[in-house]
Amino acid sequence: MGILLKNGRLLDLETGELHSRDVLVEGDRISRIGEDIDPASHQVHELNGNVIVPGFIDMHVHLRDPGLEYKETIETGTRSAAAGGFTTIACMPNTKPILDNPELMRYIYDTTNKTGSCKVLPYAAITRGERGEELTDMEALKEAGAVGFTDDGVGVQSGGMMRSAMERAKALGLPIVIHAEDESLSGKGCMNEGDVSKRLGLPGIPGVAESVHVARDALLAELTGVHLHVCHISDASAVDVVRWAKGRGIRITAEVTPHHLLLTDEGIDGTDANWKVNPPLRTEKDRLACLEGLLDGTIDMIATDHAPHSEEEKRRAFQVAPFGFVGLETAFPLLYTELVEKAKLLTLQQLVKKMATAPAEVFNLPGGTVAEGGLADLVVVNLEEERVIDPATFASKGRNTPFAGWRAKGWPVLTICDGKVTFDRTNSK
Ligand SMILES: NC(=O)N[C@@H](CC(=O)O)C(=O)O
Ligand SMILES: [Zn+2]
Repeated sequence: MGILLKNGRLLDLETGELHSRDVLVEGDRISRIGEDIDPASHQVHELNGNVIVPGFIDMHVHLRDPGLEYKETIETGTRSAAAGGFTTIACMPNTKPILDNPELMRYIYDTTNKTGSCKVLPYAAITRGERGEELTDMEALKEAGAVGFTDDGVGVQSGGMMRSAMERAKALGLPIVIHAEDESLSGKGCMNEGDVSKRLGLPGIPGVAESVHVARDALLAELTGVHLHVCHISDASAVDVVRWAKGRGIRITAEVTPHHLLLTDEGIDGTDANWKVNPPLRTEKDRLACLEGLLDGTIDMIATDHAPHSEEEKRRAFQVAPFGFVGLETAFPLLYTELVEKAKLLTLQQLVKKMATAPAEVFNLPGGTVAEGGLADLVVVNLEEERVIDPATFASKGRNTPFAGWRAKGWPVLTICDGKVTFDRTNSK
């Protein structure tokens, strides 16, 4: 018995056209795509013309597990991912303890096997405890399943340390993934440095705190030949540096978050820490530079930087509350509504490529397409269904989003990962 998706519209990633199709899933594969597949004894999901696209892949998620389970667990975080249409996510090592040894890589894989609703690929830390002082055992971490190295949450302050890390990652064939932040420039800043921070009297984080690290690491990537991936790019000059580096033939890729594509620091009033994130929301000029970079291929993919915190933590004063937004459950509807439907800056095809195909290609992962014989990682979205974003309904433990109350269309109705239903709002029989 297979899973039969009846009367869907399959997005053709080559042409952008939608074709009326049935899709049959058997085992972990798509065994058939056809115009009228016999229901036979299959479990049938009536899709009513909803759109079938490849499962989304998010290369930047904070699962908070182990050690910070009051914010999120592998179980709740992957359920949130499945509800958002994601079938693969990469988790960040800034947990407690930091994911800096092979046992913790195995903990992530084992716990995902037991309680997960999507695939989880762990990143390992570059330095022990993310303290920036000594490198982790990168060989052993690769052996235990690390997909790349990052000290996300903090920047690696020493260029010499970064160079050594890159040399070893290059020898192992794994990427270095950077949280670009020069702490001598970001200091105690809690929002973007600019007109708004001055008006509010809050300490700012200048855009150059990000771009000087992107420039340093791009040049070190040229020297070492490693694949450098830039996390959550937010600043116009950082986008320019990545464009310049790509033009020079440096192996560099970049991601941008939904919030940096949709929001600016103008939304911050200094009272609500649900607007506090790192890197900070920047200016309209930066937002437009991120959009332009996404469109011209400078920025390869979209990643949510899903960063759950407790309500108590986010009720603290703006200056002392932790940085971060949840994002898994709202990423697709927000981007579809704002950039595809309203602004018409992206097509559905382009958005899906940035959320599924590109991460698969850049990180050499299975998935990213829907094809006969291919892996059954897919999501069905209802492009007409409109809902108001209500954090109380999230599968994530985190409620911290600045998008509460926004209207959005394009909600996932069915997610299938490795041939298994991981999220379902259809009436299956
Ligand atoms: N993005 C954030 O604002 N916060 C992240 C850390 C990070 O991704 O830098 C977190 O772990 O909370
Ligand atoms: Zn980060």
